[in-house]
Amino acid sequence: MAVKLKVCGVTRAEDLAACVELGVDAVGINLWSGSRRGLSLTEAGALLRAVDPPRSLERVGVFVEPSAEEVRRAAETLALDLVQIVGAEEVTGYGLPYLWVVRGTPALAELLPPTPRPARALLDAAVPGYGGAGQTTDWAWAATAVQQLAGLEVWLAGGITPANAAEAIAQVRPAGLDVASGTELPGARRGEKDRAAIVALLAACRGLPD
Ligand SMILES: O=C(O)c1ccccc1NCC(=O)[C@H](O)[C@H](O)COP(=O)(O)O
Repeated sequence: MAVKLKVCGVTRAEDLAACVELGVDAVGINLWSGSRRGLSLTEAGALLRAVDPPRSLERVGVFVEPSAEEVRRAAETLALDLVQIVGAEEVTGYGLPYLWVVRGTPALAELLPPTPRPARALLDAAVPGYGGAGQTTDWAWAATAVQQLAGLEVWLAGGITPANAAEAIAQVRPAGLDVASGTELPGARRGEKDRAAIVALLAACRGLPD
């Protein structure tokens, strides 16, 4: 089964256009000013208008400790499909379809989807700065979590690169991979993406040789 790919923290029109052209499944638009991939709402709107991606490319808004108003305004302005909220007590999307972020490796006995039910779960590493640090989570734990959360679409994030994506898929069996650092060349200052890395990640997701 094909595994989906989300390219997280797209900041440039050429990178968003490449995601469309290559058949990436989802993009993350980071709206947190504390991230080097962060865009203001105005910048994010301009990016989407410049490319006008088809609705088949899922738009995920990434937020850190946002207010309800901030989330609702961004969802409306950017026509987001899903919201991804990190670092807040309220992570359930303020009434919008949301992606439930599980950071680190909480006790599996306590790993229960919140209410209202999320559109999907994202297993990510617990890192300072909330995400996007290129650090892997515990894949053995994640494999068990995927089985335990059967019935919910579970994606894997954290330190996935073209070099380890196939192994991550084989070990964890996620529905999708969510990648920020691994879509960039070392030294990318503002989330600039590397087309070759996206091609290689897609090949791993689709089970093709690179
Ligand atoms: O990417 C960021 O800078 C970021 C900052 C704050 C919160 C979330 C962030 N990214 C969210 C993602 O979904 C990333 O894809 C995920 O954390 C994995 O990142 P990476 O390990 O760099 O691939």
